Amino acid sequence: MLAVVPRPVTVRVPSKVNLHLAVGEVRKDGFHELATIFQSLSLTDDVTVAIADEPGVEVQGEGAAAVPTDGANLAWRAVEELARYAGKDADEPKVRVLIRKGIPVSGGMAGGSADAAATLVGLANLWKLEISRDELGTVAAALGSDVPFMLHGGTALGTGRGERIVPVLSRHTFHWVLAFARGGLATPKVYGELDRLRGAGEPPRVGAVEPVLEALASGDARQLALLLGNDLQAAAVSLRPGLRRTLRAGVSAGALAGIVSGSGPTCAFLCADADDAVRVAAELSGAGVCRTVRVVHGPVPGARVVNDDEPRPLPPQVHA
Ligand SMILES: C[C@](O)(CO)[C@H](O)COP(=O)(O)OP(=O)(O)OC[C@H]1O[C@@H](n2ccc(N)nc2=O)[C@H](O)[C@@H]1O
Ligand SMILES: Nc1ncnc2c1ncn2[C@@H]1O[C@H](COP(=O)(O)OP(=O)(O)OP(=O)(O)O)[C@@H](O)[C@H]1O
Repeated sequence: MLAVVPRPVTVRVPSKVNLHLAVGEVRKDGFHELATIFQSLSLTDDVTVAIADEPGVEVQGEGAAAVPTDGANLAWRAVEELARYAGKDADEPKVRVLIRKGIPVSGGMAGGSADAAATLVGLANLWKLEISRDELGTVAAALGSDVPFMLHGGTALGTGRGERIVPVLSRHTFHWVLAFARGGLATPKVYGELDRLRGAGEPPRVGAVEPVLEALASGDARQLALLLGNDLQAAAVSLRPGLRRTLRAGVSAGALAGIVSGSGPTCAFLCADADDAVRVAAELSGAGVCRTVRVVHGPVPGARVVNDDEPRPLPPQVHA
């Protein structure tokens, strides 16, 4: 009897911005205790998983040259982790992963975590695993703090080291402009810089999370803009002082507010509506303060299977 080889599965996965990122103390395991509100954005990666005789990872698109294709790729670690969980051969899973990147590498938008989450969803489908979203979430948390949210998508509160996720009521689509930087920032280095700054003085800390939740529930972009906050911003700016100019330029261009996304160096600008976002992007792209500008919106769904012929919505791109 001929074995039927399952068709490749493609998963689309969003990026994220932290609307609120409160960084607490360092724990014994080296991670910081967090209270954060994630929002998924329409800037996506596509990940295709297929059964193959030659296992491995291939990466195309935005920043592909900087992404490892060996066992260090977070998507490959997801293959190994899920194979182990499902009792498959974790030393030699016969799987090929193709990553088409739209999310900037080391940009503070959880690109690697997104690919890991997408791989888990793709493989669960390819291998026809009887596995719940909660179980996938447990495997995701073992891969990285941001991975569970990338499965989830939408708008959510993350606690613990960021891996414990509960959905947040958000009534509105928010419009953002993203400013990609030249080069990335390594997440551990940014947390380390925050520890250093806190050892030497008192860098700003974000306020309470409740008003942010209220602004999200009411869908008021202007109110939300006043409340955006990221404890890692001072550290990212300390490592990349040029980000100060980028943040100022976005607001001068008409954004309601600007923030460093996660550990940076991407800056995210909240705009009043979709038309404003296009106007801000055009002006920001001429200001010479970043590499590329994109217009996106959020929240959007987390990692989900798509038809291979479903066109990939590439956010408008403006080269600075
Ligand atoms: C900056 C954020 O993107 C905000 O959502 C995340 O906190 C980073 O999440 P991530 O990239 O999935 O991070 P992980 O792969 O879990 O950890 C990478 C490194 O970041 C630092 N890290 C991360 C999360 C956390 N709560 N505390 C930390 O100190 C640690 O040095 C850790 O070794
Ligand atoms: N699939 C992947 N895509 C991108 N980077 C990857 C991937 N796998 C491993 N990496 C490596 O992980 C590092 C961080 O990549 P990533 O793009 O996830 O950063 P980030 O978006 O700043 O992360 P976060 O926002 O979660 O802190 C880079 O050094 C990159 O080489």
